[in-house]
Amino acid sequence: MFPQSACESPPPANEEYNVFLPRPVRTVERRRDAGNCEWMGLRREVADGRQDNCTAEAHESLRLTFHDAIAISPALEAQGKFGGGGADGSIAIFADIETNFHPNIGLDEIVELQKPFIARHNLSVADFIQFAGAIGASNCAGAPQLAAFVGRKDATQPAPDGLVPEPAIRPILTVWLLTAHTVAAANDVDPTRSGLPFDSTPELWDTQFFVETQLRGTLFPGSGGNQGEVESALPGEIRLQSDHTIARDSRTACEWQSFVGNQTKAQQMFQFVFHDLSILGQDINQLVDCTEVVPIPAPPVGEVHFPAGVWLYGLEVYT
Ligand code: HEM
Ligand SMILES: [Ca+2]
Repeated sequence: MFPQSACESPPPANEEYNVFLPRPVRTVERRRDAGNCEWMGLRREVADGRQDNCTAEAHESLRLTFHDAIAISPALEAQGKFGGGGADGSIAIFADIETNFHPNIGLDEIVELQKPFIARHNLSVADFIQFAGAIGASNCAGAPQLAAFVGRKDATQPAPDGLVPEPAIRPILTVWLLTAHTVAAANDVDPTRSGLPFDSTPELWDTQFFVETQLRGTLFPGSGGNQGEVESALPGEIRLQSDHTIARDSRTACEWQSFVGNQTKAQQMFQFVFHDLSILGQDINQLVDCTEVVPIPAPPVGEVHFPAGVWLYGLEVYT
């Protein structure tokens, strides 16, 4: 049903693909210490009454994990400069500085919302941010169970500007990470509209995002002409220039298409990259794995589909 013809031949056997594909969920030896997971109370506080409730706050908490963790640059360190501490909570600890970086626009709100939770609990800020993202995702039907480590060291200085998103990320990895945009909306890209989703099911961790970003863009849902935005295929849906380009770039298009209808892949690959992302800059041997306290969400509702009445390659597709 979904066109994959350009991708039928196996990917080139270069390092890029060999390193990452196919890759099951990582099974590292994990330190387990039930005593250290007593902050299950926190899980109940954050999650209770909000199960299956994939809200804007859940989305924003997930986005925050990325913007804290990705700000780490081995290249800067190699030049003898501070390159950021990765998943070290700096985005909240130094919120006055980091939420003013352009890619972090709008994150000041979720940082504010999380503050009282952080104050009430005995977790580092860095741990809380990643934990809240894992719990946020677990409120979305179809999401994978994301890693929850405890014991991160908090930042003592802010990350430098210019690291989000990290340009050195491998192209394939970027596709896996962008699965998160299946439960996402933009509040600040179009100044005239907020809450514009990236796919028609922002409350479900499904593969609709990978279908809809491939359709020909024909409209702006709001004002249009905004930096970082291109035309989307559906009314009320916004498309990021970056998602549009990565869906089409020859280095990533096949990987993008391979997610369509592959719910297992959409869960496993994100679970894998989130694990690594969430401990960037930290020593995994110093952390305790409390993933077991993260709820496993229900499967997504419905099947992947072409939106009704969409024109594809000159044919109108009905669902
Ligand atoms: C190429 C890298 C990426 C770019 C350029 C990008 C860009 C954006 C932009 C512009 C927004 C809209 C923000 C707003 O206006 O409110 C957004 C939202 C979001 N992003 Fe990304 N993103 C990237 C990678 C990621 C990754 C790796 C994650 C994984 C955690 C992620 C998770 C989210 C989520 C969950 C939202 C929705 C937030 C909400 O609904 O308020 N993004 N992203
Ligand atoms: Ca979705």
